[in-house]
Amino acid sequence: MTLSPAETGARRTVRVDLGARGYDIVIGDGLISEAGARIAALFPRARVAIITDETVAELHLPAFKAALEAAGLDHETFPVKPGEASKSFPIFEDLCDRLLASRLERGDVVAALGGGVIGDLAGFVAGVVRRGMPFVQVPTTLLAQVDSSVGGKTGINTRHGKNLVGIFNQPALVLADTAVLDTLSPREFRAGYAEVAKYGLIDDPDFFVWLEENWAGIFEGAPARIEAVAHSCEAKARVVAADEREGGVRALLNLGHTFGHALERGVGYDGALLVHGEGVSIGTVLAHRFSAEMGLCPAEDAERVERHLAIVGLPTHMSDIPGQLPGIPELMRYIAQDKKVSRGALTFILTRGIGRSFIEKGVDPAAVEGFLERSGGGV
Ligand SMILES: NC(=O)c1ccc[n+]([C@@H]2O[C@H](COP(=O)([O-])OP(=O)(O)OC[C@H]3O[C@@H](n4cnc5c(N)ncnc54)[C@H](O)[C@@H]3O)[C@@H](O)[C@H]2O)c1
Ligand SMILES: O=C(O)C(=O)C[C@@H](O)[C@H](O)[C@H](O)COP(=O)(O)O
Ligand SMILES: [Zn+2]
Repeated sequence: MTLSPAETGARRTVRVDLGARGYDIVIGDGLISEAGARIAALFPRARVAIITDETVAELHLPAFKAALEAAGLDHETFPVKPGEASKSFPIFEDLCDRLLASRLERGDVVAALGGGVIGDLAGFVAGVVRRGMPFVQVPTTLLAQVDSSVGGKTGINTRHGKNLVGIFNQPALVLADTAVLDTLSPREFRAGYAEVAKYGLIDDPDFFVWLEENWAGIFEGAPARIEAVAHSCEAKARVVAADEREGGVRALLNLGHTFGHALERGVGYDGALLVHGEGVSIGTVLAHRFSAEMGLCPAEDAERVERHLAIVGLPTHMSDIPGQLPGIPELMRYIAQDKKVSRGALTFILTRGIGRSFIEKGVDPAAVEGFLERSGGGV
């Protein structure tokens, strides 16, 4: 496979082409030190509301603040607790309240410094406080750098299911400092890798082969890591530019998510049991096995996907989740809340093989239920 050539210098830039709302994703080691200058270039003299979590604040906030100060940007920090539980109504309300209590104005800027939880939450807050403030994404997890910081899906979870309240709200800029991934736990790095593999499995079999050969290098660092982040962002930027609000092809980015989201809701969004990328890993294997069971996809391809995700250390079966899952009727209720449901019918991302995913509308719930039973769910 030919990956796009590195740009001169240590920075890669991917453009999300959405006309007047288009933006750059800048990728590279040490980028946080340039964050102030890059934000000031777009928002001169703005005050920066930094939304972050306490873990990221401890590790990377000093460098981010120093960069803002060097560019003459005033700032205020709004920390939340780390973890999926922060993508909730109470934390959303509290953050809106804290921003309104500060001196921030509509022309100031929100910076989401953290993983996907922070990006989704901060993007939602930025989209509604004072009817909308601009925001920039400064993703600090692999998952956020390759996926959640790009494309403008923002929101929170509810007791009915994942991401069920939110808005499409594109950032003005994404700054992905790949060096900050050095402090990420191996478990969280692996979780992000599930979304990297997803791009290969959707429509890029050469990328999947490259991942099979290079995954260890991505875990080690540059240059494979930067290559994987940039390639993933290029893939996501293409899909988002073609279908910003998921009227069609964007649904492919949901490969593995119908099962995965139901499992995340099933464990009560408890990251000790299952984090998003792990749910995606299990969900992706299930989507391939479900496709194979229906005769759509060669069984060897499903096995190959499972083998690869397992080799990097990701969970691939529902039985890999510690603790007890809810029963299948409850999982089916969460699946029925999936945002791809149309006129009451389930939509799944299924596959004809590696890199040959497609959108299947009107999937029979009884077939899904039977498949989950045979796959050991809800026991
Ligand atoms: N909007 C989208 O398009 C989209 C796409 C994919 C996922 N998501 C959402 O993203 C969320 C998952 O994101 P995530 O996996 O980044 O989880 P996360 O934001 O919870 O981060 C994972 C953990 O890593 C810690 N962390 C973050 N950066 C760190 C660093 N550099 N060093 C050390 N620790 C660090 C965090 O404190 C947290 O404990 C889910 O809510 C999911 O639904 C959204
Ligand atoms: O950007 C998208 O579109 C995606 O589906 C990316 C997913 O990885 C991500 O988890 C997203 O938040 C899921 O979207 P949802 O609409 O199913 O909540
Ligand atoms: Zn995802």
